[in-house]
Amino acid sequence: MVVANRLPVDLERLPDGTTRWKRSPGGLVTALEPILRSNKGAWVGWAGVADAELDPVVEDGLELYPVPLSAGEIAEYYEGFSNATLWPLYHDVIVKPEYDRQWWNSYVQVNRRFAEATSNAAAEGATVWIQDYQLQLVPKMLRMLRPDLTIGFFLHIPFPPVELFMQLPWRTEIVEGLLGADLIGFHLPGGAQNFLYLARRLAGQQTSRGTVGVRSKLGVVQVGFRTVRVGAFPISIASGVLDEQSRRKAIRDRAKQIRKELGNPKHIMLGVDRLDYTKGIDIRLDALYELLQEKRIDPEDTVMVQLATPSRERVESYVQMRGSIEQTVSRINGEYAQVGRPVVHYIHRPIPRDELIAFFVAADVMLVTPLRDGMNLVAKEYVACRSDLGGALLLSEFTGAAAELRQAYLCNPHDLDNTKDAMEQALNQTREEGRRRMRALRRQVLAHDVDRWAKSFLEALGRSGVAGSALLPPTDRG
Ligand SMILES: O=P(O)(O)OC[C@H]1O[C@H](O[C@H]2O[C@H](CO)[C@@H](O)[C@H](O)[C@H]2O)[C@H](O)[C@@H](O)[C@@H]1O
Ligand SMILES: Cc1cn([C@@H]2O[C@H](COP(=O)(O)OP(=O)(O)O)[C@@H](O)[C@H]2O)c(=O)[nH]c1=O
Repeated sequence: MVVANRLPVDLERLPDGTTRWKRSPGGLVTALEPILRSNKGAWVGWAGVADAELDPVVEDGLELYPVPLSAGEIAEYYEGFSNATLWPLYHDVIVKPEYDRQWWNSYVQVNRRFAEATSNAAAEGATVWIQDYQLQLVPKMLRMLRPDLTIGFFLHIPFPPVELFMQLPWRTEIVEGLLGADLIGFHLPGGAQNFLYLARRLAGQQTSRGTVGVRSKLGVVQVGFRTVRVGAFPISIASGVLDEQSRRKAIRDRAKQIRKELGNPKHIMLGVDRLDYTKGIDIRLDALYELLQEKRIDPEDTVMVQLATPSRERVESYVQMRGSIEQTVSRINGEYAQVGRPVVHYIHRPIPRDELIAFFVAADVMLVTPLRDGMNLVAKEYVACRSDLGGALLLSEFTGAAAELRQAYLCNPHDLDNTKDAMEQALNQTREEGRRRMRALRRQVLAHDVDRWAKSFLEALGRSGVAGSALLPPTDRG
């Protein structure tokens, strides 16, 4: 059973009063939906709209258990504590986190509702996999309700270093909430190490002190008689499926048509993101603007396409960022476009899956420039779609993906000159260099797919669960 803030589908209320389900945004759903589907699992989560009291439903073969949120809870728990407190705090405080006591109360209340809904739905002895920063109190709450369950938790965003985490007024409650799980997973070893340190310092628990590996050398925290394991499990995509889809004739034809619609330029650069300030969309636009000013990019032969899904549109920092990005797009086009030939094509709405794949196939340079990102599945999706060994990936060092995709054109998005140089190199790579890099990237992405991610986490959870618990070896005690 998966428990996540969002169900894999959002309920859409249509103007004629009817409703339908549509895919919900973000990489968490991209990764988990195919796994749960093939395992015939159940999913507990919110339907994406206010005050929807829905019965459990089977949608396209998936068993869904909707958890209702009121309009006030969406404002306080989701937009407030989850996305204006925890999200910026865990993403290097790119914007200032807000600490509001009422938001915290709402976070506790909603986490309790998720724990109760899961407790009611889970079969005796079931394995429950709780997802992400919105639900960090659920492991402890659920364990108190249902000690028979094996409980895993996975964090999809970075886990911050102690210097930042200590800002949080409810830091001890969060660490203790997570320690209700049998296994706590992070994308990278660094997040796991940060957590182990905080479990010692804030919760006063004994922990292992050795270095955590990738899918190996798990850390341990001793909580009374229970042993909690802590590990790094970098998430991935259904790369084989995507590889196959991207080879289809219909997709190849659409990719050619996209090039044509863009005026058959020499270079197409592509960005695909939720419209989020962590993603560095402003940085890639600034880099493009300066390269145009310095005549290092020719507006006659280069276009950039930015596909931006609307996200968290009522959170103030998102409103501000959207305004500033749209201003920069206008400035670039105002100075460098010709009639009927913009330099930047900006689309602010969700893009259907097949269309997205065709864009990946069409793009010469994929721009992935976050200031901080837990993983970034888009980078892996681009690579999976390039069986032709064409294209180049510009990738921020501050993404989880950069730990695995070392043959990308890596850049530091905090350093505009460095980002510009990397963008220019990617645009001007030789065919041989591009093929060499893409071949190595594809080897990594195709070998480490989402099934491997889920299997490695669930196998470790199986060993750590109610039956798998053991006391810490004395040598590992803190
Ligand atoms: O549910 P929303 O508020 O609309 O946000 C969408 C999702 O965004 C985040 O995704 C993260 O998970 C990806 C998969 O592990 C990862 O690649 C990416 O780096 C993360 O940002 C968020 O963590 C999810 O909870 C949201 O559903
Ligand atoms: C813009 C856009 C994106 N997608 C898909 O969404 C996810 C995004 O995952 P990622 O890990 O890169 O980042 P976040 O989880 O959003 O923080 C990826 O699978 C994209 O293909 C989409 O389906 N449609 C869109 O318009």
